[in-house]
Amino acid sequence: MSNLTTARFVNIGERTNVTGSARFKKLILADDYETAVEVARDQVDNGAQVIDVNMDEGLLDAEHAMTTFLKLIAAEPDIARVPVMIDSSKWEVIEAGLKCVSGKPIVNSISMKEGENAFLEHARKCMDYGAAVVVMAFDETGQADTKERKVEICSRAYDLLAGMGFPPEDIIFDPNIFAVATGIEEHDRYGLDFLEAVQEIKQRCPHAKTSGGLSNLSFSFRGNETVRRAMHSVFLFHAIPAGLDMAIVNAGQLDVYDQIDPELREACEDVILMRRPDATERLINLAESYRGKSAADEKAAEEWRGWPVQRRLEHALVKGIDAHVVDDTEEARELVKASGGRPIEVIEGPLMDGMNVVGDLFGSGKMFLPQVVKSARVMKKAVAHLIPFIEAEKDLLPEKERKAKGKIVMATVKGDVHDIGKNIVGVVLQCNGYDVIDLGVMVPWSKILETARAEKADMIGLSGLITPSLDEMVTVAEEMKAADMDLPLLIGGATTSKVHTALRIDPAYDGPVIHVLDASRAVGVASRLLSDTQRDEFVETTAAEYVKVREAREGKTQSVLLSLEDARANFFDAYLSDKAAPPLNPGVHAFDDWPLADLREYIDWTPFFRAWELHGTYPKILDDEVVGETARQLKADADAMLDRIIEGKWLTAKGVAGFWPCARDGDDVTIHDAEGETHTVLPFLRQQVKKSRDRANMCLADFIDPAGDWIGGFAVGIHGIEEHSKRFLEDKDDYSDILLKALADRFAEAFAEALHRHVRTELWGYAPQEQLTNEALIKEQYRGIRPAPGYPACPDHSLKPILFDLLGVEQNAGLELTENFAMLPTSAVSGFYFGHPEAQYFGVARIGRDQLEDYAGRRGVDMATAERWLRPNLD
Ligand SMILES: C[S@@+](CC[C@H](N)C(=O)[O-])C[C@H]1O[C@@H](n2cnc3c(N)ncnc32)[C@H](O)[C@@H]1O
Repeated sequence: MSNLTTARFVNIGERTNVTGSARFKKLILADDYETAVEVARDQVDNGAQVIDVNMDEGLLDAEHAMTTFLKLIAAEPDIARVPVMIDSSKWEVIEAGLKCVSGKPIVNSISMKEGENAFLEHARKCMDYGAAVVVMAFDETGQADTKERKVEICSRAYDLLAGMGFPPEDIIFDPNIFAVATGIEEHDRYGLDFLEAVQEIKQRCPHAKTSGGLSNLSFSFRGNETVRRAMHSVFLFHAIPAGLDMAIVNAGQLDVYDQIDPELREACEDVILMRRPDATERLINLAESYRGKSAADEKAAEEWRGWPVQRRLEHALVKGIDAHVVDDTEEARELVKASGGRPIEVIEGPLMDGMNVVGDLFGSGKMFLPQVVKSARVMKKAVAHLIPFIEAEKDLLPEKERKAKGKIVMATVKGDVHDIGKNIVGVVLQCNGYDVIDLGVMVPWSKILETARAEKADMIGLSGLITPSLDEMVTVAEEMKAADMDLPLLIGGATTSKVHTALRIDPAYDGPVIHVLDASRAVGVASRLLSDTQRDEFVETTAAEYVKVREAREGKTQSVLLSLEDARANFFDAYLSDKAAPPLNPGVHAFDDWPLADLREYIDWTPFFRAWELHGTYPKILDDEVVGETARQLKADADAMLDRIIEGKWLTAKGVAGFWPCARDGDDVTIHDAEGETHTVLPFLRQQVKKSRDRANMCLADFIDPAGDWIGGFAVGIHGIEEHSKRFLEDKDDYSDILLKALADRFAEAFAEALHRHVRTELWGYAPQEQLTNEALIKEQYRGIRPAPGYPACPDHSLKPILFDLLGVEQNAGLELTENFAMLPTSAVSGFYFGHPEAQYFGVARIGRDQLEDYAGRRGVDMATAERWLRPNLD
């Protein structure tokens, strides 16, 4: 275990505590006492000399749970050999527990919180049961936090107990270990105060013992096991010589003091002993580099290498470890060969078995996308190793190929370039035994249909992120119908929805059309579509659901629209004298290589986790009970890749921002040259839905002064991904490929954030004093907005070419537009800058025919084109 524990130091197991262990709590709530007893056994096996049992949970009958559990462990000789600490804040629970312990129990805890009388009464009962007591340093005024209070309360309690004849050797003082390195200055002394208090209490109270709950100490580093272990070990290293007799600690999770990374050890020591003013900051910085690494994992990692090869393969697949997979696959192949088998049997046997375990765990919500994608990487590497052997033996094989469950052709539709979601779905399907033919991005309908036919595919899957892709999907459906196809058509991607699928795509095609909400549903949908027994019912129910959606839509009373004229009369009357002063640096500014290390600081991580279908807000998600572990691992992988991207300069961030003099003219913003001549018109759309009370029908132009004002624009993009993506794919490493793409997207958004800040504080300069944390930036707590074409306030993607011309984006930032106005490279963001303090985001929502006609006129396009551009706002 550890060189920390001396012969007389006692460590108290903490895992049988529902308040401290999520796993134990789950077991007890599920009435699984059998497994819960195993938790106690593990603790004892790991060296716990006392076990602390706590059942204080609102959903539990704590008395019942305590007595049930204590009776069970009393019947297990190898657990019952260590004393039990009955831990509860409720005296009834303690008393119930005392009644069913046979050896010498320890009561955790009593205190003077409710005054001396209650304290003495409880102490007397403990004495009657022959129990030792933990006395918390807590009195009528509260918990002791300074050294003086700790010593004062413990001395007073000692004298009271001595006065009633309580054996002093049965008194254990807990002078409260509090969290250090919290960033709050008053907490800096907590470690040192505890150590000094222990020393003094031991002198003042002969024969009494001292104890403490260690896990509190490192509370600020939740989720960072390595740092927590190091802090605990360092703390004990100093506390035991100071006189600490015992501590509640996870006995299996202490490090040997001498073996802790010296840099980390010193940083922990600096914090605990308060050796330098910047100790907390230094430990926090250092801690980042240990996130997600756990010494226990490393130890477990060595163990599994000794297992038989089938089990090793399964373990590698489930854990997503690719380090040894080629060697192990080769070993399995040789084993199979020695018994006269063929290489394909390695796939059909151990590899598929392992993937089935992965599939089951994923299906039952015990594994999450990032892990599944890692498993797929392992599988692909194993299969790649076997392919040459399988091919070499081909003529020996009967006409039997790999038994795929089905074949699916997937594509991001024409005009769209986004593929993270599609790639994730592809990987998930592959690792569930489907053949996936991925046609990539910007794929025209003709190629999709041709491939499906030539490959005898079982279904087609379409993906898209921007709104024009919805129309492209309708086109694919229409063409499939024209070609008399009847393959199922799967629809997915961020802008797609069940409603759109039901209203627009389903009626365009006679075969089954299924909207797949997210990657985790893809396997279920595919397997039902290919199942002899489930297919018909599934197709019928889905079709019936879509009919219902259509009927509901028909019957729905639509929101009332104002005429365009009335909507305009109800414009947002901004307080125009508050408009931003002219920019300090008008004109166009290009940035051809914004430092990535700077952008890293601006990353908003929440959408990154969402891309991997882990839902929750960062950083809270790292401690989430269900997905926390996966999220931490994913974040550690992302951080490691960010280091490589930045050090290796894999990517280049290019961007451009500009500011132009302008004026509002109705719903247009006109941009002028130096002579005041209009050279560009930005046509915006106005809300027409009738508003309640005095709310305005907004249009972005409302934030601009008709008498003269300024507007800005920007475009940023992340270049250079292709080379690295190609390398990952050649290496069968979809996980790293998807990770890289997701990080490039993060860099693009971070760049938009960093540039906007630079604009507010310097280039435009209307908020030179602004000082906001990244959290505040993410919450958009600054003045001004940067609405993006394609988003609700300016839903028409076709504004992008106008913006791109103004900024000279192709030249200045190297970005291009597809025919449907998607930006290339994919990780890119563009938008307008409005500086007015009242400028805000809103959604244009549904507009009327009158506005459509007006807009077509303002844009100089025919109605069909305007309809295509504004389709999402017309339904
Ligand atoms: C999509 S999020 C991106 C920022 C987020 N922190 C991230 O890293 O992903 C917010 C951006 O979307 C755009 N946006 C959001 N709501 C909008 C609206 N109603 N109209 C126009 N643009 C909007 C703006 O460009 C805004 O800065």
